[in-house]
Amino acid sequence: MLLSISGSLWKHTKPNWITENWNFCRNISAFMMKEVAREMEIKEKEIDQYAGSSGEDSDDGSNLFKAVFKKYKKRKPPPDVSDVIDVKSSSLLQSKLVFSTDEITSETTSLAERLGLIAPSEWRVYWFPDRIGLYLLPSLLRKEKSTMWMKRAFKYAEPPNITNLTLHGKDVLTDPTLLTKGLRWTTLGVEYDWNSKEYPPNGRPVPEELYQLGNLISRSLKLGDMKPDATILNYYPPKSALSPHVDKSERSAAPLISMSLGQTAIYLSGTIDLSSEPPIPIWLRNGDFLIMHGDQRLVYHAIPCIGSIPKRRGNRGSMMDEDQEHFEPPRGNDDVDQSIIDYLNSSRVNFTIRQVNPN
Ligand SMILES: O=C(O)CCC(=O)C(=O)O
Ligand SMILES: [Fe+2]
Repeated sequence: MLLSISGSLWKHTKPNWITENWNFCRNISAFMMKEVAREMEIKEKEIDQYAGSSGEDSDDGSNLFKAVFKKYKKRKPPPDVSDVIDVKSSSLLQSKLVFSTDEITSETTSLAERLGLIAPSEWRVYWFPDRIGLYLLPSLLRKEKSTMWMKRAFKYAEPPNITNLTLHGKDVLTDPTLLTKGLRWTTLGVEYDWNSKEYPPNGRPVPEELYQLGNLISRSLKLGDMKPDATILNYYPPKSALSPHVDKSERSAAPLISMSLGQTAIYLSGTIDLSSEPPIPIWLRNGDFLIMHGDQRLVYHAIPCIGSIPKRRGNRGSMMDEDQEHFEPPRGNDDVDQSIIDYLNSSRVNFTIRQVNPN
């Protein structure tokens, strides 16, 4: 009571200079807060190019995808990950060998070898209930070949290729520290435009090894003679994520072939909208290949977290220390920079090989 009387007295009697200065300070602080918010928005976009792009900001409780995304993104306390599907140990999934013995040609064997893949006779494909067109081929890449592909992942980020740094006039050749600090994506071939969310009519050819990799996997799974003409590399430093999105800008019906390198991630596989059902969480590990084909090309998906999830007392489902992927320099004369090993031991890279234009 006393406070409100003195408050209203003050309102009517305070001198003009206080009001003017007060307004000035308020305007300055509003301006500064706007600037900080804008900076944060730029940073957020840099952390995650899909942030805020797919309605995941709506907070009316209907966004089931967002709730699951938030659950796994959280670190304190760490999430219970006992529901995350591990294809190799799940009893829910069906699987089969990709090739029967008589289907394996010497050409396939030598191509697989050159690309660093395990012997075709060991390729196993898993599929998911209610996800027709989603395939996972675990540990297809030989672990000792991870450094070879990681080297390429950094090489592809060099000019003239476009990365998230290009827009800021920066590149990884002039400043190699950006490889581990600011690099978030590289586009190759027909280069995706994140602003218009479109691909231009054409581009330079993709590197031969990516073409061969995409084509080999697609043919092996009998998904067609894919002619890859684009690749997006996503680089995930520790604590990074990729928000829910769909990849629907490609103009062909070819599958999307994704290869994971480095630290383990949780992959959320959703449906064509964000609200009808929660997404399925799946572990994606170093050397795993995930293929999206047919209707699965058009579903929401996301990476809420990478790396090991700290142990939580009483949470048997949590990733334990031994689940963290560990990499060593390859033996022999393969010259590998320590920064490559360090990156694999702390971060993740994902390649999605795509075909934008129809054959
Ligand atoms: O990192 C991943 O596994 C997914 C990447 C992805 O969804 C994309 O590049 O569109
Ligand atoms: Fe995607």
